Amino acid sequence: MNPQPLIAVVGNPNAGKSALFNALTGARQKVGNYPGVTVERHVGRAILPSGAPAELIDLPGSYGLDPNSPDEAVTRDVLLGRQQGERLPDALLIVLDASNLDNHLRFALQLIALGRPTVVALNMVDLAKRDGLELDAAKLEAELGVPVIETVAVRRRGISDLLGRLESELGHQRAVHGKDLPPPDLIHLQKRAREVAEAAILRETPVRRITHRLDAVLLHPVAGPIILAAVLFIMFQAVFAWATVPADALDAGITSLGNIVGNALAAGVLKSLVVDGVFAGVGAVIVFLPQILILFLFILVLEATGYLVRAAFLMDKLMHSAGLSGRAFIPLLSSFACAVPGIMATRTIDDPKDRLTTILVAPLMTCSARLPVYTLIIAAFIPNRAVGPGIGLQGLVMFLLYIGGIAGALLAAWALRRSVVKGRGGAFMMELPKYQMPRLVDIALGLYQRALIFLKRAGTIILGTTIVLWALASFPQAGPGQKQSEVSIAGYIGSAIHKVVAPIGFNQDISLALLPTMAAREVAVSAIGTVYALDASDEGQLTSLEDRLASRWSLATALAYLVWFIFAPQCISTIAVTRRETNSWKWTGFMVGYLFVLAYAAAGLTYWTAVAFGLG
Ligand SMILES: Nc1nc2c(ncn2[C@@H]2O[C@H](COP(=O)(O)OP(=O)(O)OP(=O)(O)O)[C@@H](O)[C@H]2O)c(=O)[nH]1
Ligand SMILES: [Mg+2]
Repeated sequence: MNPQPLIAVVGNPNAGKSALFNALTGARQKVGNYPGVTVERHVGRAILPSGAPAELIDLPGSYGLDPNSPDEAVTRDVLLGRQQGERLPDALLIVLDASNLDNHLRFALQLIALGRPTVVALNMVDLAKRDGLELDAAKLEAELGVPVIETVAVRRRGISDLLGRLESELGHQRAVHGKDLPPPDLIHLQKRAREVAEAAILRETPVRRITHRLDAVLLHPVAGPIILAAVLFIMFQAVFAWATVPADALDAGITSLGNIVGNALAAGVLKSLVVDGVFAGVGAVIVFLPQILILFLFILVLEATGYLVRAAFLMDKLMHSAGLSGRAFIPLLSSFACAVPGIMATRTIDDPKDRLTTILVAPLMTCSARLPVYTLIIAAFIPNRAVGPGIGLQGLVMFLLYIGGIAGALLAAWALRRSVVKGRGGAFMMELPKYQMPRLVDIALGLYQRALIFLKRAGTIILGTTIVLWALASFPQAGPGQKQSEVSIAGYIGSAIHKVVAPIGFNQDISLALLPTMAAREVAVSAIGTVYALDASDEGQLTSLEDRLASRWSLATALAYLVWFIFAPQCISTIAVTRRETNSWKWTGFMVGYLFVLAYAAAGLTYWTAVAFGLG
């Protein structure tokens, strides 16, 4: 038996644990290694006021008891006495950063609930005071039910008090009951942390006060999720409501430019390429620039204000129950722009299974390439009318499609975590930043970059695919009474694909577009634009793409196609980056396979249901 009591120094990253450890142990510190884990074990000896020695162990910083990394796993295992070669600590010394109480108290509350002899060091009080924050250690002590000592580790302030309280707490078992129990989820943990902090704060700066007042509402267990849903809802309403004028103007501009260029060219193959291929195809995609920019305006503003991290916070329980880790949030969020950077961002997830699960579901987040497809089909088939005060039906459908993607990702993660990538996700591990006003320059720059990315895609991959499709769809040329979209090479390929997708309500046009759409989802729009333009030159009539869609597709087909796009992995870049990041053709094939199966089944269910309701 080791006669020296063991005291674990524990807390969030950067709370000042090591500084405090050094102050408590002086120079007598030695460093060891845990077997198998690349984490250093720091132990040292402190002399308690009675003269008896105690062994101190400096643990890696952690955000909670659910580990997200090997470091955090070591911390948890030591605290629970599960670490091999380490005995259960006799007491905990929790280190809090006084100027970051809300964030640090979440972990502290979990630790106190362990019921071990515990002393809290309220560290960095010098920095807190400098920032105009005054705390009442006695109030904090009353709220937490364990001794709280103010310290300034780097100036050795409070060190002897700390040692005294540690010695008197050693051997005191605390009963854990009632309000000491750890709250059931992150949101309630945060609420309790807020209450404790609120009680201890005597004075704070206006900025901090505003942040705390806002969080009391925005992170409220009931109001928080409702507000988040409302924010997303307004976002999609705006995508439709605000984009109409600029999108119409852009459309008119592209059409007249197309006419000018078309008139300048002699009738023939070149004219068809330019008018039917480039203008009807790529132009059909470019008109969606305003919508994309409005969507990103919202996302950028929400991010800059500090609200997006709160959204992650609110989603934590849901993500956790689906088996996704807290770290999955940022990759999944970037996947709303594009799954490619999203999948690359999963590199921050340490656990390989966590990471794989996140990669496999990332393509389900509604990327901005789907926006043109959704918008076109919604505009053609969903009446532009209000279903309530200020609530447009079109925006509502768009909102539902996004929710469908999120729900699909959560369900898929849930199923994957119980089958092929068994396991559970780690916990949330972000600090909540202060709220701030977004800087106009940053937002403008962000929008500019988004516009550039979109236009570059239109000018390269979409233009290229459209030209290839135009060629395949133009030859051989239709004779009198024949439809170009039926006799061409593309038409034949389309007919072959049609046999497979006819049961789920897809028509010849959709079938023809399915293959080129693998290059990028927006190609669905440019491909249909080109094919209709080619047909229209035969029929000699010019109507808008939306009107043509409305006259050629049934509502059931349109709905099935929308649902198809929630799931279908129609993006070569995503498939390529999945291969690179998983380093496995097997997992890449699995992802493409399960997504296509889901897409087929969901589109089919939608179609058959719609037909049953007489919408066929
Ligand atoms: N002003 C001031 N600075 C402090 C105090 N305590 C620690 N610091 C500084 O805060 C920084 C972080 O301290 P560390 O002791 O490394 O924090 P830690 O908790 O061990 O961090 P991790 O090991 O990364 O989890 C260092 O630059 C310290 O010098 C304090 O009471 N007052
Ligand atoms: Mg440290």
